[in-house]
Amino acid sequence: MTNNQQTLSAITTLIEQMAQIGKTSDGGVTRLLYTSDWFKAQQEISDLFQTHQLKTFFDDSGNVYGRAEGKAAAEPVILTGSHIDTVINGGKYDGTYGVLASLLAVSELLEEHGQPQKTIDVVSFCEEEGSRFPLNFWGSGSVTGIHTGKDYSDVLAADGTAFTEAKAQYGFGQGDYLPAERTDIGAFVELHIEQGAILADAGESLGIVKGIVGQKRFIFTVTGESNHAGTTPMHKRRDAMAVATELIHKLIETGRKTDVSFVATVGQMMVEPNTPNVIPGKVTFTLDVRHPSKEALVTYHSKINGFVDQLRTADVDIAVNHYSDVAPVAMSEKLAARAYEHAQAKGLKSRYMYSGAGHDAQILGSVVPTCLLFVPSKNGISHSPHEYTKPEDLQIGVDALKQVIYELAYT
Ligand SMILES: NC(=O)NC(NC(N)=O)C(=O)[O-]
Ligand SMILES: [Zn+2]
Ligand SMILES: [Zn+2]
Repeated sequence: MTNNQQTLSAITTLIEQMAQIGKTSDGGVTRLLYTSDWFKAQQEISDLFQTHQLKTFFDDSGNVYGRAEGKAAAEPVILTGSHIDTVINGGKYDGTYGVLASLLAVSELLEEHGQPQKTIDVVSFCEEEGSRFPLNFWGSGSVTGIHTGKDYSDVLAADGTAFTEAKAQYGFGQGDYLPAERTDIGAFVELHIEQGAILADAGESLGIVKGIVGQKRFIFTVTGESNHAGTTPMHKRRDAMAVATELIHKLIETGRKTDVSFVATVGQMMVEPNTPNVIPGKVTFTLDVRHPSKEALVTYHSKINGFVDQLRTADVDIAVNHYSDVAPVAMSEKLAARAYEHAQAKGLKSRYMYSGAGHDAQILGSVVPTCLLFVPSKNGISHSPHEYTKPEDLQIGVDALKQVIYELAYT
């Protein structure tokens, strides 16, 4: 029987081990899809799967699996895991904790109960964040078939790197591995840090997620003409920055006025030529908007179109690329109830809650019964080197995850 102390030390050791790959100077982690640190991390996970007696394999998108074969091999597979990629200078828990926790949970189940009834696959999704290419949820989206048959040859990173070339550099997308799309999955369970302060503020250890907000992402390209900052009078300028800032103000203010649940973020901006004494000829920026209701997002989107029509002139053009649209998704009530019963039985401080962050569980949750569990994030900080979760809470998460996987795969 594995005791809590052993699990606690195993999870903290593994998190520190993985945090060495892509470590940044201030203690954060950067692992962007199809880069050498990303590949090292997936190989390390594959090795860990193997040392924990799981059969490991990659798929053609770069997702990596560790399999515990069930007695009833024809039954749908129970999938558990999270993602290995990070944002730029992110923390060591976001995604990675879920992958490692799933590995430990399954390994302990095998030790304590032997071979499961149903096959369990632990997955380390190759990408979730959308930090390098405008393709968030690439890993789980590939598995559910969202991306099947689509042409991504013109998808570029902000630095101009072609998606298909980056992918091929590590041997993916060539048909050498199993196709990523799967139709044999029966349920998905993910454990993640909360990335907000609800649990931490309440002094609670476990969040059981009822649903995840919908999310839309856009890239706006505002194009005018570069010219001399000293000699071009204001009325003769084709200033992309002047239009971009007015548009950004409208986008953020409209989000703020919608209701308290609406969030709108302009997180990335590129200015050309990006120099003090030249009028910007081109400004490119991203917009990320989220809300629990699909209707609120659709209404907001129609307002965006209105603003663009208002601000576009013969001198300054605005192009909009709506590259990601993920609907709000409800988690399985039945699986959530199982997790809640576990928390009650263990006397854990827990609650039902909603997620404002996107998760692989959102993608899987639209096709199979899915359970998403949270442990607290210190001060609600995430996507930062300061991300932190107490070892005791990490262990509580693994234990709850183990219980849900047991219910699904052993009973
Ligand atoms: N859990 C996350 O940090 N997810 C992030 N990434 C996606 N793809 O939603 C996000 O922005 O919320
Ligand atoms: Zn994240
Ligand atoms: Zn994450």
